[in-house]
Amino acid sequence: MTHRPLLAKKDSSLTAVHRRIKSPLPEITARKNNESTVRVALRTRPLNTNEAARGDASIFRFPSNNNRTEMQVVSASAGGRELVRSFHFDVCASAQVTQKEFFELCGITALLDSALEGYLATVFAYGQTGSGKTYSMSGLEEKLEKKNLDNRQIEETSDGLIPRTIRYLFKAIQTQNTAKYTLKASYCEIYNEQAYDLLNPASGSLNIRWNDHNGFYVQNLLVVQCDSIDDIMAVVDEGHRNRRVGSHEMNNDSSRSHSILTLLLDQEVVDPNDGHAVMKYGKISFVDLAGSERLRDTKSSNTEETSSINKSLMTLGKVISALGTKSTSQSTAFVPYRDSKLTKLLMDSLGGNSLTLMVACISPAPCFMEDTLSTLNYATRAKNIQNKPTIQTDPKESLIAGLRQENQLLRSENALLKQQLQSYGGSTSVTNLPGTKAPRQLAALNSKPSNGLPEKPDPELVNGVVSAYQSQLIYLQQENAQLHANNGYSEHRLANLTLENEALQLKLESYQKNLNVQTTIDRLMQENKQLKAQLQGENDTDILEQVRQMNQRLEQLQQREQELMMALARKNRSRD
Ligand SMILES: Nc1ncnc2c1ncn2[C@@H]1O[C@H](COP(=O)(O)OP(=O)(O)OP(=O)(O)O)[C@@H](O)[C@H]1O
Repeated sequence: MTHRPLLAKKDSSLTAVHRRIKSPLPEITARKNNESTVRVALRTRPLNTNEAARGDASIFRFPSNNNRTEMQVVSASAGGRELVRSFHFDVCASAQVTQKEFFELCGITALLDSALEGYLATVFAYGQTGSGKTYSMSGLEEKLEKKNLDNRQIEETSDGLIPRTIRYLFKAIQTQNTAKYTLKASYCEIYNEQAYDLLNPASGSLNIRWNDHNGFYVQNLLVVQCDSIDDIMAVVDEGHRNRRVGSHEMNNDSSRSHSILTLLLDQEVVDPNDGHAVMKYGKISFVDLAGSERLRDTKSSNTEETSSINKSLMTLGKVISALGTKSTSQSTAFVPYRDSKLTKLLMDSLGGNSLTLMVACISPAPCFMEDTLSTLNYATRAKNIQNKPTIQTDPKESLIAGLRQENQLLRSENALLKQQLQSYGGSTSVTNLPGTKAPRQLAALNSKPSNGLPEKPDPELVNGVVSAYQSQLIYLQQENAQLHANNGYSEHRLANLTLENEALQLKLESYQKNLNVQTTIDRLMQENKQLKAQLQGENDTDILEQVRQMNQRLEQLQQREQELMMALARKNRSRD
């Protein structure tokens, strides 16, 4: 018989709690590996009527791979031979891909799900003028042109990523019941290196400011709360109408500014265990860039406008190049975010803490080969850019959530230690913790959703809650230390008892061995006795038999003697 010491059965769930306490607070601040590269979805438009009329043929080929991740640019060399360059992106959508299919293919729904969880997300459309950026992002021009069709039909065919996103978000918000969302929107544009509010054009040019919590932001931007799909669609239509557009040789409705539509998803999640509310601030931005253009091609009369568009796009190109090189070579290249307002506002989206999707738009006509290759090269660099997405919470709230989580873990660990102590038969009472109050449930910090930037809760209330949690934490840590000490003493006693137990066990085993020998002797003696008795029994039978045989023999002899005597008598009588 072998004996397994009790100490080997130590509670594994306790070790798990320990491990969790020592790790940072992953749920609250960041994703598992905390890194995500910019996702690139390439999209090409069909040849337009002018291009088709002059007999242009598309320069793109899409090898029929099921994943739609490769595309080729084909050009004819001087010798009449084809030159083919292949490009690979997360998605390569040909001109046949519909608006609905593009929404499903490009990966935007994963970004939206993350924004609903409290992450920052950005979708930006990049490409030369007339390549299909606004069509992909909103599709609103098409919608306006198709007023004679019924609404459902227009939505199906024309709606770009923005209206589909709005429907997706509302559906997701309505079908869940774990969080309370407030959706708000702002819409601004950067025109000639100045920021303007598209929902409040009268406010004039706005400043771009920076603070620790929000990074770069447009000051005094109007933020509108939207309670329904219609509300938010109205906001988008209004902003879209106020955008600066112009007509030039290459696009009748050319965007002359970079526009940024931001949807803010304030989320209040209540912890079912303790009823505490935590705020998360998800955000998704749609950036529709003005197209790069050459004055010679567009024949635009506004040279200041064109050169300002090109200047900011050039800075964006430099930022993408620097970040793309940085992540492949691990160098510390300087990233010129501050060189333009556009790149300041895109700082989070490129190399920052946002999840980002780049929609790279290209035109199929051979005359745009140079611009197309330039877009494809920037898109190739952009897909190397590494971002570090993080869930957006108020720093004080994160601190409180962290303290709460640690309190919770200490409580569970203490409960487990007490349970273990009870099973050892030790004392679970912890007394005389100096200078701290026993833990009690704290009221939730009431920070109501705000307009735009997270509203600051009353600092005194926040400080009060933080210090209450901190004193709870100190109490629980002291209780934990004492329970660990009690537990250590119990374990020590248990170890001694185990040794004693083992010694007794050995004694018992040797005693049992002796006992076994005695039993064998007893059994043998018993057998011996039985055998003797048996032997005795067998002898008696023998003698009896012999006696019986002898008696028989005796009887026979007596009978013979009698016969002889009678024969003798008869003989005597006859002689007489
Ligand atoms: N995938 C597509 N399918 C059908 N038509 C398209 C597609 N992409 C773009 N178009 C059409 O091409 C034209 C130019 O598109 P759009 O205005 O979106 O270009 P843009 O890149 O936004 O240009 P700009 O930079 O000058 O604003 C529009 O008439 C649009 O309807």
